[in-house]
Parts: sequence; C-alpha cells; structure tokens
Amino acid sequence: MPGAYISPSILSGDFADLANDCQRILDLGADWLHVDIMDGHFVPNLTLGPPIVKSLRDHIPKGKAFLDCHLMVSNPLQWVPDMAAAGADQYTFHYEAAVEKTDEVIASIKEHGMKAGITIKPGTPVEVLDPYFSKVDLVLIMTVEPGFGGQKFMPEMMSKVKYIRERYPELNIEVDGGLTADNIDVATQAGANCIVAGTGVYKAESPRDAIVVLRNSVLKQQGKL
Ligand SMILES: O=C(CO)[C@H](O)[C@H](O)COP(=O)(O)O
Ligand SMILES: [Fe+2]
Repeated sequence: MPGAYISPSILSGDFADLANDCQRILDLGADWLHVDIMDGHFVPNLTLGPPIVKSLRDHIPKGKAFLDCHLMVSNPLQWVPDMAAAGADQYTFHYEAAVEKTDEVIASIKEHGMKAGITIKPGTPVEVLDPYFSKVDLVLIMTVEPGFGGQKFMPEMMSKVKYIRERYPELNIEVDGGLTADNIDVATQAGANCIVAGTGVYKAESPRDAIVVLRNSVLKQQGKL
C-alpha cells in the first residue's frame, strides 16, 4: 500500500521569503513541498524555475524536504538536467507537452536520478496513460485547469483516479487543484494518496490542522486509522 503524502503548493507561499516559508510548512507537518513551475507558454502564467529551486535546495538540503516538482512547461525534456542539478526530487511533466516523446522524458528523468511523474489536464482522457503506469513513480490527476492556484476542485476527475487505483494498488496517485478539508474525502475514497493543497493549507485557519485532516483522510481510506 502506498504512503500518505501531503504536498502543500508553495504557489500560495511567500516567494520573497521562500526558504523560511517552506521550513515553516515542513515544521507544520508537510510531507513534501509541491513546486509549481510554469513557463508562460504551456499555461498562461509564469512562476519560477531551476535557479529558485536551487536556492531553496541550498537552504533545505536533500533528505530534509522532498521537492515534488510539477512542470507546466511546453518542453519537459529541456528542463530535466537543470532541475536535477538544482536538486529536485521528483519531476512530474504533462503528457500533453510530450505526446511524441513520453518514453524519452521518463527515461531522462530517471537517468538524472529523479522520481518520474506524469500528469494530465482535466480534458485529457486517463486511458492515454495506459502505456506509462508501470514506468512512472507517480501519476498526477489535475483537478483544476493548470495555471493558477485558488480554483475550484473538479470532482468529476475522480473517475480517472478510480480507473488507475483499480489497476495499480501500489502506485502513487496525486491530485492537485482545489483540495481542502471539505472535499478531501472524495479524492481519497477514489484512491488518491498524494495530496497537493495550496489554498487549502496556506489559507486555512490552522495550516497544521489542515495538513492533519488531509493526511488522516488518506490513512482512513487505507485502513491505517
Ligand atoms: O498546479 C497547480 C495549478 O496549476 C497548483 O499546484 C494548484 O492549483 C494548487 O493550488 P490550490 O490548492 O490553491 O488549487
Ligand atoms: Fe501543481
């Protein structure tokens, strides 16, 4: 059975005080840090890139934080070496940006010593990932249109999560977009075990409690609580 991983999206954090902000979220109980990298081309927003990931890594060394990086970029192959050198732990790329080169991107990520994740936008059918489930470490099902934090969770994406979980009981399945303490059970009942939450953690009255609620929902579905 896969673990329970809560991955607050630092998109909702303070980019001008990133290291302290990330350390605070880790101290509050986060398992991973979700790093949203947007290139202004694959999605209509710009965030950060390898130099900032490297700076963050310099402050929080490997082993002290798992950097769960979500690449919303048009050329995922291009950024693999730089992200590995910057200290990323996991590199999740969009299938839509790599249709012709999916196997090549997965191989490159692994060759560079990172965990490989693949993700699809809400409009992409889950079956396109059939050839890749056994080749990746994680599948991310987007529950909002990628590009911005603070959007509304799309429960209709849960059929994709169920489809994967029925076939792959051990695979890490992540959900990303609009997850909060109020809708988390829908996602964990479908089989999600890696939970990204930006607004749902950072804007919660108690981020610490929000992380506990998210994790307990995963653990409960796994019969561990
Ligand atoms: O990938 C993303 C957006 O493209 C973010 O990870 C996601 O939106 C998290 O923020 P929130 O929990 O506020 O929706
Ligand atoms: Fe994300």
